[in-house]
Amino acid sequence: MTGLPAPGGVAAAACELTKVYGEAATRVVALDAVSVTIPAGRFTVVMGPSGSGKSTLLHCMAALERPTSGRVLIDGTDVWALGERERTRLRRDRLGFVFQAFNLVPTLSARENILLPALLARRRVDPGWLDRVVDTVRLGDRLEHRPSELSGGEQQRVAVARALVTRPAVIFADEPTGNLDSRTGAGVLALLRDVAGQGEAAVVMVTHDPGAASYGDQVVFLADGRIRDVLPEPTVAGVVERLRRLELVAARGEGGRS
Ligand SMILES: Nc1ncnc2c1ncn2[C@@H]1O[C@H](COP(=O)(O)OP(=O)(O)OP(=O)(O)O)[C@@H](O)[C@H]1O
Repeated sequence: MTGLPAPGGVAAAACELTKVYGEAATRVVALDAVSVTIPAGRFTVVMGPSGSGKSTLLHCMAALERPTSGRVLIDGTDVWALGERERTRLRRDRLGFVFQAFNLVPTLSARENILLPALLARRRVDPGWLDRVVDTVRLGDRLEHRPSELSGGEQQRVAVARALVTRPAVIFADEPTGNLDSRTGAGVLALLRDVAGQGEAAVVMVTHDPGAASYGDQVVFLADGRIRDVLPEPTVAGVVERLRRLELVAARGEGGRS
């Protein structure tokens, strides 16, 4: 199993996770027996060349996409062995998501969108925490606007706030700062790091940006659907150097993927 030691416990784990798309000539092994632990209270970053399987790993671990084989454990529960209804409940109660498609409800205000998961889970939201989240993503004066009245970056900030507000056990984020200006992006990354650092939640984030990756406690590097490296306490320079090596491996076709 790859990853940091988990003195605070393991929030999530992938065990021999394999995902195959297509058949025969179109067959792609997006994940090839990936095993990784996501420690509670830590910020884990997933990086790798385009097509290396980052989003597929995130979607399988977040109980959104069924793997071809292997297991995903969230808080020790085998999520793909659950029935659909229990899996939906687990997603709602234990997981937070920030994806590129924000999936905001168009008829609700920003505030209502942020509070919707808590409402669905019948969870009380601590007003102090809500204020802090809204403040960090700088949405204070936009809370009564509907998504169509917000810019792309503002919609993304609503999606980030929505993922954090219920204090989920694991937050999955796919390029959460992709559309943000650098100041807001840094605020969001610092908030994710704080959420993990308080030992409350594990954060798993996919990014292409070495600067964003440097906020993490560990970076897991994928190439050709396999984990190639894990870098604890990443620096920008350390991440850039490893990515360069991985791009070379991918370009030479040494992944052995069929
Ligand atoms: N629904 C799908 N059907 C067929 N192939 C897919 C599907 N989704 C992903 N793939 C393939 O699986 C591989 C891994 O894709 P994935 O999106 O996980 O990579 P990624 O590392 O997130 O890439 P990027 O950085 O470009 O977003 C790629 O070869 C991709 O073309």
